[in-house]
Amino acid sequence: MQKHAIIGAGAVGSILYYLLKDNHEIDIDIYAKEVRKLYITKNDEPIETNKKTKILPSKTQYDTIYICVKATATKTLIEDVLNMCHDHTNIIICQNGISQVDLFNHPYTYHAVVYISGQKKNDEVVYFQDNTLILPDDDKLITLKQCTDLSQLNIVLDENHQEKQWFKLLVNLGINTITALTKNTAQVLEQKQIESLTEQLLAEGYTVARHHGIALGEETIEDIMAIYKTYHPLMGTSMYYDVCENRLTEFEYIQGYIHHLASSYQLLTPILNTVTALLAGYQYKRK
Ligand SMILES: NC(=O)C1=CN([C@@H]2O[C@H](COP(=O)(O)OP(=O)(O)OC[C@H]3O[C@@H](n4cnc5c(N)ncnc54)[C@H](OP(=O)(O)O)[C@@H]3O)[C@@H](O)[C@H]2O)C=CC1
Ligand SMILES: O=C(CO)[C@H](O)[C@H](O)COP(=O)(O)O
Repeated sequence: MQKHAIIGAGAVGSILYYLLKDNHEIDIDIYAKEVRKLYITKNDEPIETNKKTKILPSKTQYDTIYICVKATATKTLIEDVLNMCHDHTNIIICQNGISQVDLFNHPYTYHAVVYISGQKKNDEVVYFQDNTLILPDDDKLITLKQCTDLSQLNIVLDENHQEKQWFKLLVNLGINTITALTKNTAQVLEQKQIESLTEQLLAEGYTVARHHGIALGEETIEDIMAIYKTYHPLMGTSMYYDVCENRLTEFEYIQGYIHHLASSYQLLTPILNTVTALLAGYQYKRK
């Protein structure tokens, strides 16, 4: 029996629990800020989980720990997470944006490229679509993959993990920026002006990636625009939900990071500069 911990019972954490729960070879604990029951719905149907969350700190040690808090909250958890590790624990950081692996002084720490879509509103999580985590093709992760293959979670071990990370970074650069700044869901891409703006933003992000030595294929922008077409028109993004709820966003880990690289390579990225300034302005003096 494997022991897994999910830290953060928000959208991604709760959905991860749902995807793993029917595998009886895994014993799962899920940690939230308070003790409460998980409540998840999919296609307007409630998903039965009698799972109760736990709270940190914990003295239990786990074989795998999934970090499912926002990138902005990672630093506050490091000590608690390290205290829950044994020598061979895998720490899987399930976040968007630039990897925070280096924050953890633990050898088996990995950044997962997350293709899961959901929203936490109050204590309810709505599961929209997708069930995949892409991880590096590392022998250490084979047991985890074999064990999760018996569940609904799809773990992919990919030898081109860095490219996959950047591809997802660009996916989020486009859709998260556009949904957050228009305060509209994926349907906003049906508008031609917005579609064109998104393509131009992606083109700038693609140029930054190439200058940074990331070997993304020439069809990247087309592929990303095709992914957006698979989104339900009413699907939002984590950044959209954040601005709708007046919360701080993860822009520094997505747009801010790419913007920083563009500046350091002295690239001309007018749209990226504009959207990054607007997102920075959104949270200026906001708590
Ligand atoms: N939502 C999505 O569809 C996707 C999100 N992502 C990425 O996944 C990451 C998580 O996003 P998402 O699930 O949407 O975020 P949510 O805000 O829904 O969930 C984060 C959860 O972490 C909890 N939390 C924060 N600090 C602690 C703590 N100290 N102890 C326990 N729990 C804590 C929050 O509690 P509280 O609610 O009380 O604040 C919240 O429930 C982000 O990096 C996001 O960009 C990636 C792909 C898809
Ligand atoms: O990849 C996804 C779904 O497969 C994401 O949900 C999508 O890219 C929107 O962004 P966020 O991760 O911020 O919700």
